[in-house]
Amino acid sequence: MQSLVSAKFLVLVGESFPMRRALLNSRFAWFHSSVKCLNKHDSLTLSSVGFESEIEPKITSEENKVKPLGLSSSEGFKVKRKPFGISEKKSVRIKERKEIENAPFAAKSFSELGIPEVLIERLGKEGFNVPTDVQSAAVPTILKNRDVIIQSYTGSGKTLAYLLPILSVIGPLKGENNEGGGDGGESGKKLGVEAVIVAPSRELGMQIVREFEKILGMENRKVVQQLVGGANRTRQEEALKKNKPAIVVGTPGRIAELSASGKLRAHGCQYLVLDEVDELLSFNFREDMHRLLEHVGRRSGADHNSKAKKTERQLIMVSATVPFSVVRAAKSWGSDPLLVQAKKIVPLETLSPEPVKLSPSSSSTPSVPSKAVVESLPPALKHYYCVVRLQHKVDTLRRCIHALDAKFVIVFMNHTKQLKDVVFKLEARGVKAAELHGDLGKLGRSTTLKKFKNGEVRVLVTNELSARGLDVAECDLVVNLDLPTDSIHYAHRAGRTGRLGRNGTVLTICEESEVFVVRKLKKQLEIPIACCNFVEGKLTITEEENALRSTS
Ligand SMILES: Nc1ncnc2c1ncn2[C@@H]1O[C@H](COP(=O)(O)OP(=O)(O)OP(=O)(O)O)[C@@H](O)[C@H]1O
Repeated sequence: MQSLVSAKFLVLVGESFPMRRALLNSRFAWFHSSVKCLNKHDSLTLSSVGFESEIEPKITSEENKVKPLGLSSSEGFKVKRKPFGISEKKSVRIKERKEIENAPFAAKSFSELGIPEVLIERLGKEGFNVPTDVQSAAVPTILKNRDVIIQSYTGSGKTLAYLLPILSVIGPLKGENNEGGGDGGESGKKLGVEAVIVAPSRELGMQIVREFEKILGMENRKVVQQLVGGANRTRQEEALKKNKPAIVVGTPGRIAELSASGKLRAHGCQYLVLDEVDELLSFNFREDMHRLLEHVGRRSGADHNSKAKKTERQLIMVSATVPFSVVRAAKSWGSDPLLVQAKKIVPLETLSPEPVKLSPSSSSTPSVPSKAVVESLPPALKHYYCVVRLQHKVDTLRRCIHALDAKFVIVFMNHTKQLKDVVFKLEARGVKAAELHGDLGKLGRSTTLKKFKNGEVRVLVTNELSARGLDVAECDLVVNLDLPTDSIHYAHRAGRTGRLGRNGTVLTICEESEVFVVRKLKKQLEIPIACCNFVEGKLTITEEENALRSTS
């Protein structure tokens, strides 16, 4: 049974929202009258996701202090929140409740999501006709100007989940009622970029650009510009000046650099997207991310409480793995953010940190809370491990590729030197292989990736660089030739296969002394990882004891 959503439920804007957002809301009102929503008999409602009580945003004086990127509480800096009166609180509570009830989970077509017709046509041309579950939940929520964390398993289409609402509002395909945007000022003249997308690696940055270009069409490709590290900075600066892109996609270091030098004007930016947010909030990116979060979409010197500050950005955080540190960071940097999952939308206020388990090997090292990663694995994946001696690892890899007749294989290792050796050995055995790692130049990396994607290279031997975001739809086998450091890394590596509902196999080839790590991964990820070996060209399930006996 389906029922039409009443349009009145969907007006959300309070005075505390920036004026531009208010305009956008009314501009999308047309969509809401046609949105269909499933009732509690066949879909998720507020109560079915365990959300019975009224939602009350708890803004404590403690939360007004910004914590440092959700990592520790010792070195934050402060951002003022918008004033929040009692009557506003009440109305937001009611609106928020209705809004969560009305998310069109599992939409059957993109037209249910409220994006402009021209975008739907482009999607159709690319063969995208039905939104994925996470897109159904995220697109309308972002269009309602909500700050969000999007969490869903690898390969479930999270990129389009934020790209579509952004292109609905800015750029040449936006809805006809969306005028200007960005740093428009009174004159409506654009002064800077309107959306900044940050990704932790060049490869992922370039992949996101390609996804934008796919939808925008080549004629509009100057609307989006990549600002990744390793590429020529002067050329990027010139392109920014000449093309005045509405959207930039890049790595934290390069975006922070260009923003600090004044070449990238991002204060008036409307959207800040952090893709692979848990990685971006890690120690490696800390300084650059501080700068970005402080400056992008925050007009300098503006009174944060004044209505004149129209350019309050919308914050969108994305990852398959969302540990509580990300939730904490979103609460600090966002405005009443929601956690958007494939079939569930909840306010962050309702989430609490999981109890931290202690690892058996050390009384002081906390192990990763499992729930953060359990939901990140595509359901159709098959997981195996194989116990061999170190000197037999490459041969086992080769036998596995032949046994499964795998066509697009990604092999993960931890050290560049050993990685090169493996490529050499595979090539010597007649398997077309190539290496991909940080020591290669930008050109070398993109050439290798191209060759892998077009099938010239069958086995891509790589390191953690490719574990996140890399989207090669046909990848049918992921092999851990070296163990991942923890379950989060296992999940991201594994997620390179089985994308968007396809089948995929993950094989971990380990030595006897490493078997305990596999057991731990099984437990933390709550998945079966079957012990196997390769006999007469076939993958055969075996008892762990037998496997251990044969290697000792
Ligand atoms: N609605 C759709 N219909 C068909 N294909 C889609 C749809 N949405 C996304 N895709 C395709 O699915 C693939 C995976 O999408 P995407 O890379 O966004 O996944 P992801 O969830 O971000 O994965 P990861 O967590 O590994 O980064 C891409 O090739 C994308 O073009």
